Amino acid sequence: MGLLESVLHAAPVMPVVVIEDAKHAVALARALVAGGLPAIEVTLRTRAALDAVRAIAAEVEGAIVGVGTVRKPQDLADAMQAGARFAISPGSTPSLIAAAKDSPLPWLPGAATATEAMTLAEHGFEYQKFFPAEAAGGAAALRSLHGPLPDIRFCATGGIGTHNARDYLDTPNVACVGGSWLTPSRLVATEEWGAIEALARAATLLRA
Ligand SMILES: O=C(O)C(=O)C[C@H](O)[C@H](O)COP(=O)(O)O
Repeated sequence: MGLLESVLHAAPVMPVVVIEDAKHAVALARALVAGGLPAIEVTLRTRAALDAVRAIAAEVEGAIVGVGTVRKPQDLADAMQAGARFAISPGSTPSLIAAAKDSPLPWLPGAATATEAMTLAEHGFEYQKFFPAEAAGGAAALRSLHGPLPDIRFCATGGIGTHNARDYLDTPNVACVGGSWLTPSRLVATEEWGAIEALARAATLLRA
C-alpha cells in the first residue's frame, strides 16, 4: 500500500482543520487521535498553519499530519520542511503537478469533473480529492464517475457532515471523506478538547 493510500484508509474521515493559534495545535491533534482519527489535514489558510504542523509532527504520537490548501509549489516545500507527511490541494495547476512529481511528499490533488480526474490520472495521480463535493454533484456524481473511471479513488470534501457522510462512504470509489465539522472554531477557541474527541469518535462509526 502506498503512503497516500494508507493515509486515506487510516479512518473513514479526515479532519480538515483551520488553526488560528498554533498553541492549540497539539491538544487539538491529540483529541482527534484519541477519538480515532489519526490523519489530519491542517489547511494553509492561516499564518499559524506551518507552526501547527511542526508542533503536531514533533509532539503528537500517532498523528499523521498533512497540509491542505496547497496552491503553489512553494507550499509543498514548506510542508515538507515543517514535517508534513502528505499534502492536499483543492484543485490542481500545471506548476503544482510538475512540482509534486519532483517532490517525495505524497500529494492529493483536487478534481471536480471527469476531465480534471482524467488529466490527473494521466499524470499518475490515481488518488484525488473530490472538491467541492456537495456543490459538484455529491455522492451521485462520484457514482457516475465510477463507471468510466473505476481506477480513480477519491477523498470527498466540501459540504460533508454526519448527515451525508455515509452516502459517500457507501460509494465504491470513495476512500474517505474530509470535513471541518470535527473541529468547530467555537470548540477550538474555548479549548473543549473532550467535545472534539467525542465528535471524532462518532465519525469513526460512520463506516459500519
Ligand atoms: O482548504 C482546503 O484545502 C480545501 O480544499 C477545502 C476543504 O477541504 C473544505 O473546505 C472542507 O469543507 P467543509 O467541511 O465543507 O468545511
